[in-house]
Amino acid sequence: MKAAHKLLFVLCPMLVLGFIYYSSGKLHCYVWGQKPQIKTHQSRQHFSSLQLSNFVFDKQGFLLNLDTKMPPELVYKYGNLTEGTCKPGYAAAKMSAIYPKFRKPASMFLDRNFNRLSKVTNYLPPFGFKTQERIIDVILTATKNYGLGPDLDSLSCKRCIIVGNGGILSNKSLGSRIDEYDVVIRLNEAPVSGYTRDVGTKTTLRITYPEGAIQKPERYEKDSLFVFSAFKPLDFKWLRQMVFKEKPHGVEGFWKSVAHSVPRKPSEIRILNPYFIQEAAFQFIGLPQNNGLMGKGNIPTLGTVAITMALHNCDEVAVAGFGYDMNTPHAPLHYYETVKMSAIKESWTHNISKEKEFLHKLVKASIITDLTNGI
Ligand SMILES: CC(=O)N[C@H]1[C@H]([C@H](O)[C@H](O)CO)O[C@](OP(=O)(O)OC[C@H]2O[C@@H](n3ccc(N)nc3=O)[C@H](O)[C@@H]2O)(C(=O)O)C[C@@H]1O
Ligand SMILES: CC(=O)N[C@@H]1[C@@H](O)[C@H](O[C@@H]2O[C@H](CO)[C@H](O)[C@H](O)[C@H]2O)[C@@H](CO)O[C@H]1O
Repeated sequence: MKAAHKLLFVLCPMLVLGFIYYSSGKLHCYVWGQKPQIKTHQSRQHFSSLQLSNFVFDKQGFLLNLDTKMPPELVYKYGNLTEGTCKPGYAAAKMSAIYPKFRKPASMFLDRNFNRLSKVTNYLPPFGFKTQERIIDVILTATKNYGLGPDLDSLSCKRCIIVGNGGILSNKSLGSRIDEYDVVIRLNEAPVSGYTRDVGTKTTLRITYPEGAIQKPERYEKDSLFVFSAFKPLDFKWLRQMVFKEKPHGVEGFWKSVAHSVPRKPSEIRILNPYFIQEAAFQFIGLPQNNGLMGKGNIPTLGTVAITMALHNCDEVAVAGFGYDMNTPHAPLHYYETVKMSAIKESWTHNISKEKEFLHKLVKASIITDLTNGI
């Protein structure tokens, strides 16, 4: 009996100590939904493999393990919604879960209070609007409208799709699925007419810049917004001429021929918030800052800029027609012409592989749905 007592006397404290040791180890594990400690790749040797896979972030600030289960609060919020119901705040909530620095508020377009947008006031185009304040004010005074329009602005849950111009869209008959989205975003001169079976019929907005804009007036879709994305000061001059229906002059400074008129009323024209170019380039993709100036390989493609905008302004985000596949250099680059994929190699402004890494994170973490699986 005495021996049994002694044994218990020794065993009990050992069990208690063991329990404390075990719990303290557990407490260090990152549990979904708790604010994670930000550790970068470099400090990985300090962590066990379990911890590593759960709360280490890459250089850009994205969670390394994108397969981790949904945080419990998201499961609670969205888990019981029936398939097909629009999930309010879904894309931004998932984005914050893998990228804790993400802050949702960032308006789609510039409005008359644009000078208050602190993140863009100190950057020159394309990352901000410094030096262009006066001309922007003149343009916005004429356009008078700064949102999507009353119907879309009042929707409690918006589903957006960005239709990229990639050849991968051909022969997939996705047109009717694309048309189901509340907001259909198209880019540059990508045509609708003649391709509706694959790309749909609806265009809510078309984002472009002078060299990318549709040149034939008859090819502009009715009821769509012309959304202007500026890359250089000259672009704003061109936009002012388009808004005020003036004959364009000074067009020699463009790198390609540009449209001479945009058959849209001023009220159908918007200026894209340049914050999305800045955030995509410097924060999401990690392109070189180059002192805040446009330079070699530091411009995101327009499609990625549009996706960035949608993460801030849409509840659910889908894409189609995205993918630069360098393994098929002879495949068509676009769904509407015969230029080959290899042509993108000549681009000095974009870094296609780094950009793809970013887009892939969004797909892997189911923040965006890729209808054509090209990312
Ligand atoms: C020669 C050149 O500069 N080409 C650029 C063209 C060109 O300026 C316009 O077509 C107007 O002529 O524009 C770009 O892009 P582009 O107009 O080709 O395509 C729009 C967006 O779709 C996505 N895309 C396109 C093709 C493809 N195979 N995979 C894709 O993922 C991209 O996200 C792309 O942004 C641009 O503005 O971004 C990017 C291209 O680099
Ligand atoms: C300073 C200047 O005009 N640079 C031009 C680039 O903007 C332009 O890149 C193009 O710039 C566009 C904006 O204007 C888009 O970002 C497009 O994706 C990108 O390819 C290239 C095209 O080959 O030509 C240079 O002279």
